Amino acid sequence: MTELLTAAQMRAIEQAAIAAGEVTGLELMERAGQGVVAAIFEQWPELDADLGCQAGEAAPRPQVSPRGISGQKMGGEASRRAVVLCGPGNNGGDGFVVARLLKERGWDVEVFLYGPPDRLPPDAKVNYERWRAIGRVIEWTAQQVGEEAADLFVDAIFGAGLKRAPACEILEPLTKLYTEGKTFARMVAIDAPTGLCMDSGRALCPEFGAVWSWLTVTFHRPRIGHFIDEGPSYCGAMRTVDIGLGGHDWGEAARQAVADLHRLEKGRGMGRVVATLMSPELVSPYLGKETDEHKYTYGHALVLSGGHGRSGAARLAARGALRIGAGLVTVGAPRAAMIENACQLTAIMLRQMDGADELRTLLQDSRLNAVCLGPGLGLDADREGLVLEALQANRATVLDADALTQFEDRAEALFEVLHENCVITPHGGEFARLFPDLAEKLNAPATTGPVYSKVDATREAAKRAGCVVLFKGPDTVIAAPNGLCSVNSAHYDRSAPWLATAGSGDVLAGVITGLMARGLDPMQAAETAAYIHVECALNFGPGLIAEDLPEQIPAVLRKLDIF
Ligand SMILES: NC(=O)C1=CN([C@@H]2O[C@H](COP(=O)(O)OP(=O)(O)OC[C@H]3O[C@@H](n4cnc5c(N)ncnc54)[C@H](OP(=O)(O)O)[C@@H]3O)[C@@H](O)[C@H]2O)[C@@H](O)CC1
Ligand SMILES: Nc1ncnc2c1ncn2[C@@H]1O[C@H](COP(=O)(O)OP(=O)(O)O)[C@@H](O)[C@H]1O
Ligand SMILES: [K+]
Repeated sequence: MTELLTAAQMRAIEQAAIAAGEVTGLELMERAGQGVVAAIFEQWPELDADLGCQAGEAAPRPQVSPRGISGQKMGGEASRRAVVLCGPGNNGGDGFVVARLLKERGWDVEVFLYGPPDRLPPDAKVNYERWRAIGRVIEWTAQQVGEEAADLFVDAIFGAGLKRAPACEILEPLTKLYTEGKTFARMVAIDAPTGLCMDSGRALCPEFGAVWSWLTVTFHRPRIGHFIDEGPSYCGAMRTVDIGLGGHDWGEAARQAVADLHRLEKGRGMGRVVATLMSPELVSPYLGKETDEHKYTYGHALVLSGGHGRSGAARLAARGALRIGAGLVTVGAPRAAMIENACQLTAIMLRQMDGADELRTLLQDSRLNAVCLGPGLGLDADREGLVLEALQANRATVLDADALTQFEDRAEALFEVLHENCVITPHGGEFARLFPDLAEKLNAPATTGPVYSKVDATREAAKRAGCVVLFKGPDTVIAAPNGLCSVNSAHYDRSAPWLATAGSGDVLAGVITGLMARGLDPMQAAETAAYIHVECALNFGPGLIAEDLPEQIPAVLRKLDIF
């Protein structure tokens, strides 16, 4: 399980480890630098050849072709050049360690420092001096930095200590290098790309954003900002390096520091965390079926269909519910949509259901234990009555799409009737309709950190709505009213852009409904469904359309070892 930390939590953990006398800041910095170098060579094995030089003896400088550094010969006898860009804090300190370690491997290393050396914090200062014993440090000028060329650029300017937008003189030359293709070869960010708020994944500089990196190496645990919003785009690839803080109980100090900041998350890792990253271990283990059970053991889901010509979304949801293992699934359709539904449903049952009164009658059957409303439902005046009726019936309920849009400008009326056995699944637009103030905060330009994040917004929304909120996107955030929160990332090695296709959200709503029909609690159903949804897309790959998603569920369940 991976906890996603805030920058403040990470600092608290480091400080507690240092205060406990288990490790010094200097040792952590050395391990961080070593970890970055190891990660560089893992990412780009072609760079990993000892050039046989002694420290202080530079390898020959590479010839930069007009095509840029990427045109140069690599490996074998070629020399390598790194440009290490250091900032005024401990992130810069990590940079000096990396510079020294690369030089010891025979690299030609140029180091720039932003800020005066005498203001460096103590550990960074020690590593500055260690570097100075073997190499020079060039004072930062935008012009000189913007003219560099290298096999490898190292961004050690700002990390966890970034509080405000970096000055143009920092980001402008890096943007220039990027647009000229010089950092296309390799740009590695230490801890975070400079300019990125690690709590929110938002870039603080309105003009230049943050540093576009190909690899970001962070320490101990990833931060929330590495996985949400713009974070993954700026980070490139992510590696998390163990610097010896894990596996230890850093005692009361760390626990207290972290506890002061955030809530207790029962049974999930150490102390209080803000969010967990969805991973196979967090998928519900209760998805298999037992030999001696029958279909009613696995619940009966009801999916409400829209009217004539608008029933496809409900069928997608129903198919998702059935494939994830609900014992029975019924589509409830208005008279006008009966024929089109009847022509296209087989294992899924169909009931005519016109209006709220008929829904009430239908729900007198207590075996119908989960309801899904919204996909293709429409926005006609009587639809609101259906939503309210379903909520009053107190079933496990998933509201998506039109069932949410219906309450635009009157969200309070919805929040009054939502209960703790509900999940709402807004995309960005629907979220803004229900929580306009939170969306405004989330989308407001930000130049000082820590910035209000999608995690903050989703947690606040869940509290306000009184139910689980699954806020969709490539960085789906799921939060419960009690503060539990997870991020289901479709980034990095789980990148699944094919999910941006009409109807994929309908399938997701159906899978959540199916899982709730099977008895999962709303949070676990939402988390499990979001994870499986992305796995289905990854399994299918390019060309995916929504109909393909439910058909991938069996293969995904097998991969998850669920029988
Ligand atoms: N602690 C540990 O044990 C370990 C820490 N590690 C490493 O330390 C990093 C955190 O170090 P850090 O806290 O010193 O913060 P860092 O990101 O270097 O920046 C702070 C400096 O930048 C300045 N500054 C900020 N924003 C600015 C702006 N916009 N424009 C201009 N200046 C700005 C700020 O100045 P101030 O705001 O105080 O004026 C301050 O001088 C972390 O990311 C990891 O890499 C690892 O070695 C593992 C062990
Ligand atoms: N670029 C993307 N990468 C990964 N997942 C995505 C991406 N874009 C959208 N999704 C996912 O696809 C689904 C789209 O849902 P939604 O916007 O409701 O579409 P629809 O209403 O057409 O079903 C959501 O689960 C969302 O998280
Ligand atoms: K950095």
